[in-house]
Amino acid sequence: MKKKVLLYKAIPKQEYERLKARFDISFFDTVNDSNRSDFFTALKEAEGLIGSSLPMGPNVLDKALKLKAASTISVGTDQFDLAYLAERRIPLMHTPDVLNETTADTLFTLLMCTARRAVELSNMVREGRWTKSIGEQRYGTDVHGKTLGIIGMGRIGYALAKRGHFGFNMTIQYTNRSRNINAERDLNATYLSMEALLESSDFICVMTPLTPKTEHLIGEKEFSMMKKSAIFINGSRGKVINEKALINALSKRVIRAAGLDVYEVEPLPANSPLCTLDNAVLFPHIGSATTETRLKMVSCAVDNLIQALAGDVSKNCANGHLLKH
Ligand SMILES: NC(=O)C1=CN([C@@H]2O[C@H](COP(=O)(O)OP(=O)(O)OC[C@H]3O[C@@H](n4cnc5c(N)ncnc54)[C@H](O)[C@@H]3O)[C@@H](O)[C@H]2O)C=CC1
Ligand SMILES: O=C(O)C(=O)CO
Repeated sequence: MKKKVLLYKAIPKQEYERLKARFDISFFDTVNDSNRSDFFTALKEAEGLIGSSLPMGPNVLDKALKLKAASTISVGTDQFDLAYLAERRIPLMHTPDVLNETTADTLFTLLMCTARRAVELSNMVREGRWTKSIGEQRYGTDVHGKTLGIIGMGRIGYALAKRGHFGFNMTIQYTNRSRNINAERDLNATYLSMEALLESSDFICVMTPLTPKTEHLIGEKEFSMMKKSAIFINGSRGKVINEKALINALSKRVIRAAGLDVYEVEPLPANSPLCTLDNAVLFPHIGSATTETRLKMVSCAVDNLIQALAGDVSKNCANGHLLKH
C-alpha cells in the first residue's frame, strides 16, 4: 500500500506526477473554513507532508499522529518547531542552495531600486508627474564603492556579498554567529560586531533565519545606531525586524530608506503605514520567485520527501542536528 502524503501547495504537474507515482496524495491548495475538517482528517493519516507558507506548529502537528517526515518547499523553516519535530523523531527537510543566486539577485534589485528611488520615480513618469527635470531633492545615492554590511553571512548572504564585491566594488563587512572564512578569503569581507557594522555601513542587509534568538533582532536601538544616510534591506523574515520601529525610523528619517521583501504580517495589509512612505520600496516576498528557481525548489522538496520517507535524511535535513541526540 502506498504511503499517505498531504500536499498543501499547488506544484507543477511533472512534480505532482512524481509524488503520485509513489504516494497516495491528499491535495489542499489552501486551507479555509470550508475544507478545514477535511484537511485535518488527511493530516491525521499522513505519513508525509509537503508544501509551504502554512504555520505547522505543535498545535497543528499534534494531530498528525502517523507523521514520519515533513518537507518544506523553502529554505526557511520558521513555520515549524524544529525541536518539537525532533522530539517526535520527525525529520524536517528543506531546500537550501537552489535559491541562493536568485534570492541574491532579488536582494540586489531591491537595494538598487531603493538607492536610486526607482519605484517612486517610475510612478512619477506613469502618473504624468514628470514635467521637468526631477530636481536635486529626488536624486538617488550611489551604490558602487559603498560599504555593504550583511547581518547573517550564510548561503544567501555570501551570494549577495559576491554581487557587491565583484559587480559594484563594494567594501563587504558582516556579522554572523561564526566567522565565514570563505567570504573573508574570496570577498575580502571583514567580520564586525553588530554595533560596529550598524555604525559604519552604507547599506545594511539582514539575511538571518527567523529563530527565537533573531526575533526583533533589529529595533529602535539598532536603527538609531545606523548612519542617517543608511539604506536598510530586509530579505530574511519580517519578524527579524521590529516593524513599528522601522516605520518610525523611516518616517522620522533616522535612516534614509528601506527595501523590504518580507513583513511581520504577509501579505502586507494595504493599510500598513509602510505603504504611505516614499522612502520604502516594498516587494511582495519574491526572493526566490522565478519560474526556474521555484521549479528547482519543488523538485528538491519532492526528492527530499521521497528520500526521507525511505529513511534517508543525509541531505537537506534542517533538524538533523537535533535528531542525533
Ligand atoms: N525573501 C525570500 O524570499 C527568502 C528569504 N529567505 C530567508 O533567508 C534566510 C537565510 O537563508 P540562508 O542564507 O540559506 O541560510 P543560512 O543558514 O545559510 O544563513 C543564515 C546565516 O545567519 C546566521 N545567523 C543565525 N542567527 C544569527 C544571529 N543571531 N546573529 C547573526 N547571524 C546569525 C547563521 O550563522 C548563518 O550564517 C532563510 O532562513 C529565510 O528565512 C530565504 C530565501 C528566500
Ligand atoms: O525559501 C524561503 O525561505 C523563502 O522565503 C521563499 O523562497
